[in-house]
This record gives sequence, structure tokens and C-alpha cells, in this order.
Amino acid sequence: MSLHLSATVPQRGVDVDLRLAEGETVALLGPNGAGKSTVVSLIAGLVHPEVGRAELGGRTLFNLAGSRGTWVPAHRRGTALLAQEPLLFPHLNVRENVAFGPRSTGSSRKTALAAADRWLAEVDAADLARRRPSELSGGQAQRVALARALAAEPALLLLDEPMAALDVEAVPLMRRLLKRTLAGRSALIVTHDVLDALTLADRVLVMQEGRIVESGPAAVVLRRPRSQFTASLAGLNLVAGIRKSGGFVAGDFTLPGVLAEPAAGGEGARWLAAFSPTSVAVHPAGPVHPGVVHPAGPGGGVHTLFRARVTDLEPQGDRIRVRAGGLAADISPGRAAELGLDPGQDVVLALNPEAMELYPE
Ligand SMILES: Nc1ncnc2c1ncn2[C@@H]1O[C@H](COP(=O)(O)OP(=O)(O)OP(=O)(O)O)[C@@H](O)[C@H]1O
Repeated sequence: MSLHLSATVPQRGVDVDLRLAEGETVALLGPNGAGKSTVVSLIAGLVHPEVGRAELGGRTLFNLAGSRGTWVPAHRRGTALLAQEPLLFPHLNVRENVAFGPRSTGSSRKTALAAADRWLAEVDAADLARRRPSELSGGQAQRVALARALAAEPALLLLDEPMAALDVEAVPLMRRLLKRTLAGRSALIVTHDVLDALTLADRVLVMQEGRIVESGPAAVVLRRPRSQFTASLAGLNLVAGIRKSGGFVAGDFTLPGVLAEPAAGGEGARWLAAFSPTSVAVHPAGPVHPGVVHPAGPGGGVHTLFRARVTDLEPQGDRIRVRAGGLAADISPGRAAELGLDPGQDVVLALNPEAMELYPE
């Protein structure tokens, strides 16, 4: 069902306004402490905002705007929460754990157990029905917890980093199950993993310091990040600059002519450039002046060169990631050896405007 939440929790620095359409799965991303879990807790009824309101499928969950506030308690909200830890009842077996949801909303024991069997089959856990939670692996327990959440037939499923506590081997199966069960379902999933956003969500929201700062389809948000957090999730360099004489001017360099006919923003408008570290070439320090254009740069085309100091070197898959001038450049180990790179050394970076995504801030 559709959700609208607008709430402020000053003690946690959270002030959000978000909507989910009916049947939409939304991923909520953001750095540690951004307020993601607080948003989930607000919807679930576990945190009381100072002001705000929330509606799920047209039904008020809370409304603290007027003098006579409305507050629906957690167990009557029609939401189910799957957290990092499965939190199964230790004294009940798996089947009874899953049947607990329908039982608590008034189903007969027989109907609740039939629902449990159906949902256990749905998460490939039918064979675990008679086990106690203590006899399950972490991955199995989380699948059972998912079945329990779904068996409650929630109008909105809330998932707060549901795979964060799993062993790496258990994650792919859980992700496949989530993909299957979240399809067409109203759900909000908090995650740190960009793959979850890409595979599970119709749309992503990025939170920072208690506010939602980016929103859109995962592919768009990741191609055109608006914050360093999202850029690093997407594995991109992000540089802020301004439009000047048709060019993009950042602190260290200028990309002439790239904004000659911009779709938006005039002279002095703020623009962003996002580009992959693999598109940045590294050359020995030479007689280069800031912003000088190399007409036939590596890979062809017009490149912009600028001097920068290497701050760090780190392995990046089968490449070496060079951090210099606030940017990342991924080069081959052979090239790094050829350049004899060391932190503190000056180099020349070559940027290829053709490999960049340029967009108004
Ligand atoms: N129980 C609490 N009491 C008071 N403040 C809290 C409580 N839980 C979290 N906070 C604070 O509220 C802010 C938002 O925290 P929240 O847990 O919602 O962030 P998050 O984005 O989920 O972080 P993480 O990714 O680390 O889980 C943080 O400043 C945090 O320190």
C-alpha cells in the first residue's frame, strides 16, 4: 500500500518527508548515523516523533500536528519489520514461529499453520519446520524470520539491513529470495549494499544528516550522484564546479567547451562531474600548467591535464587505485611500477571529458 511519512525527531536530527507508491520497493541508503533506522522505527511505531504524520494506504498511523494527536500502536499498523537479527522465539519451533503472525491477528491455529507452511515453502525452508531456532544457521534463521514477516500479510514490509549479519555465503540465496518476495510489494529496505539497491529496489532514497538528499531510480542516482557518499557507492569520482565561458571550472582544472550549450543553468551555475577512476590516466610529473589541455590524450580525444600529489595507493581488484588531488585513478600494476609511484610524489592526471557525466547540481 502507499505510504506517506512526514516527521521530525529533533533528538536524532531527523526531518524527513517520503512517499512510497503502492507496490513499490524503495531502498534507503546513507552513511552511518544518517537516520535510516530512525525512519524505519517511525513507520513501525517504535519511535515517537515530535511532530509529523504518517499514512499507510489512506489509514493514519500517527498524526501529531493537531492538539488531539493520533497514535496507532506498533502491532496495529499493518507493518512487519525484518531486522539484522532474526529474533525468533527460542521456545517455539520454526513452524510455530511463522504461524505466530497470523495467530496474533486472529487466525485459527489450523489456518495459521497452513499459512506458515506456505510461507516456509516460499523461502525454501519447508524442511526446517520442526527445528528450534537454536538448530538453525544464521542464513536459515533469517529466511524463517522473512517467512514470519510475510505471514503477517503486512501492508508494508520494512527491512533494516536484513543481510548485514549473514555470512557471505548466505547472502546470495537471501538476496534471491528477497527479489522474489519483494516483487510488486510495498517495502522499504535499509541497506549499505549498492547491489541490493540495484537488484531489489524500484527506487532509491539517499539520506544524509537526517534528511533525504537524493531520490530516483537506482541507475539514475548512481550515474549522477549528488553527494560524495553516493559517488563512492557508485564507485565514481565526483567533482563540483561552475560553468564559466562554456567550460566546467573546478578548483584544480578547467574542462573548456564542455558546457557550451547547457540544457540548464547559465554562467556561474553550479555543475557536477562524475567519472570512473578507470577513465583517469596518470603520467609522470612534467611541465604542465593547471588546466592545460592535451589535444591527443591517452585513448584519443582532448584531455585536461593537471598536477596533483599522490596521497595514497591501494589495491583495487586487479588494478592499483591511485589517490591524488582528491581524485581516484585506477591504473594497471605495470603502469604503477613504470611510474614508480609513492605517496608524496607529484604526478600529472589526465581527465577525459568524454568519459564524464556532467549535470547541474
Ligand atoms: N536510541 C537512540 N537514542 C538516541 N539517539 C539515537 C538512538 N538511536 C540512534 N540515535 C541517534 O540518531 C541518529 C540517527 O541514527 P540511526 O540509527 O537512525 O542512523 P542509521 O542511518 O540507521 O545509522 P547506521 O547505518 O549506523 O545504522 C544518530 O545520530 C544516532 O546517534
